[in-house]
This record gives sequence, structure tokens and C-alpha cells, in this order.
Amino acid sequence: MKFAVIEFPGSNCDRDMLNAALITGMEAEYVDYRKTSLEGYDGVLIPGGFSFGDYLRCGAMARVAPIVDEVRRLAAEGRPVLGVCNGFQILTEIGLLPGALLHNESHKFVCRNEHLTIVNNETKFTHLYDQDETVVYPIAHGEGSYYCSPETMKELQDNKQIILSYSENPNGSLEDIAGIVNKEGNVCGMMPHPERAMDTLLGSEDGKRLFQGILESWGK
Ligand SMILES: NC(=O)CC[C@H](N)C(=O)O
Repeated sequence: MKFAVIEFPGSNCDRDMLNAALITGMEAEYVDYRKTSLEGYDGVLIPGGFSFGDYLRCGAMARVAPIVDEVRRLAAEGRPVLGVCNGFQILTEIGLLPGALLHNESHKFVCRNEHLTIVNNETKFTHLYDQDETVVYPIAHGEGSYYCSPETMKELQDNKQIILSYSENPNGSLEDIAGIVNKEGNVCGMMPHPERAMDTLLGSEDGKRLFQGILESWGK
């Protein structure tokens, strides 16, 4: 399976994302945001960072990048799309995931290891985790407060689209939401960084099973 790691000006987790994909056994390479084709790629990884300097608001300018139509095409074809942190913000901006990421309640950038709960392990992304398992991924964001309308929240809950929640809410996210999937289950966004939790030397290897899970779900 070949994955595109989309690079925007200001992406800064692209190397971590590529590395996570490669050590999981995925084929993966960087794809520039100005490209207009994702022909030959089986999935998309949108890394974290500060795309276009977070101008206007996080992810708002990436929304109109040339590559976005192709990300939409792959998503519509049911291929895996994972957006982490700024990648999650971009996925909400382009409408592939519901809701929005607002400024942290504290109005401070938070950067620390976070204890998270696997709220739904019956997705193509989380199936290698136990239900309600606690995992540790780092967080590093200024605009990670998940917000949506009551109607959308009901849909998320009814369809079990909430996959990851914070043990100690760091940003004011509704319902402690840290990560969600779309209704179809092939687009996933999360603020915490599984790609930085690939080695116990760096504090946690809990992110590994997310990438392995993607590969197992779509790789066969
Ligand atoms: N690590 C990230 O991707 C940060 C995302 C975004 N720039 C924020 O501060 O919220």
C-alpha cells in the first residue's frame, strides 16, 4: 500500500508521519500540496504543523490547496485518510470530517504526553486496540478544542464516530473528544500525535497499532 504524506508550507510533523508509515511497513512518500494528482496512491496521511502559518485559522488556507480535490477523491473511494493535529484541522476545514477545532480554552499552546481512551475499537483505524484501553500519545496544539452542533454531536454518538477521548481534557473539547472518524469509517482525524508515539525511547509506542491497524484493514 502506497501512502501520500501531504506537505504544506509550514508542515512540521511530515518526517515523523513518513517515518511512522515506513516503520509500519507501508510504502510512503511526500507529496507537495501543489500537485494535482494522487494517482497511484492508496491512502493519504496529512501531518501536523502550521500550514500556511496558521493564517486566518488553522487549516483554513490549506483548504484551497490544489491537492485537496484529490484527497476528496480518495476519501470518496473509501481509501484511508488520516489527519493528525493540523491534519485534523484541515480535514474539518475541507468538510471531510464534521465540526471544527477552536482555540484551546486556556488560549495557550499545550505540549505534553496525554492519556487517552480508545472509545471505539471497532473501526478500521482502532481495531488493534482494546475497547476503553488507555494509551499515551503526545499533544502539541493551540487550536484543539473540538466543537460541533448538538445535532452533529448526536450523529457522532449514534454512529460511534468518536474513537479517542482525553482522560484530562487539555483544551475544552466537547465530550473530551480527541479523535473521530467519518460516517463511512475511512477518514480519521485526531489532535494527539500517534506518529510521535512509535518508540518507548521517546515515551510511548502506543501509536504503532494505529498505523498497523490501517495497514491490516486496507492492505489486504
Ligand atoms: N502540531 C500541530 O499540528 C499544531 C496544529 C496547529 N498549528 C495548532 O497550533 O493548533
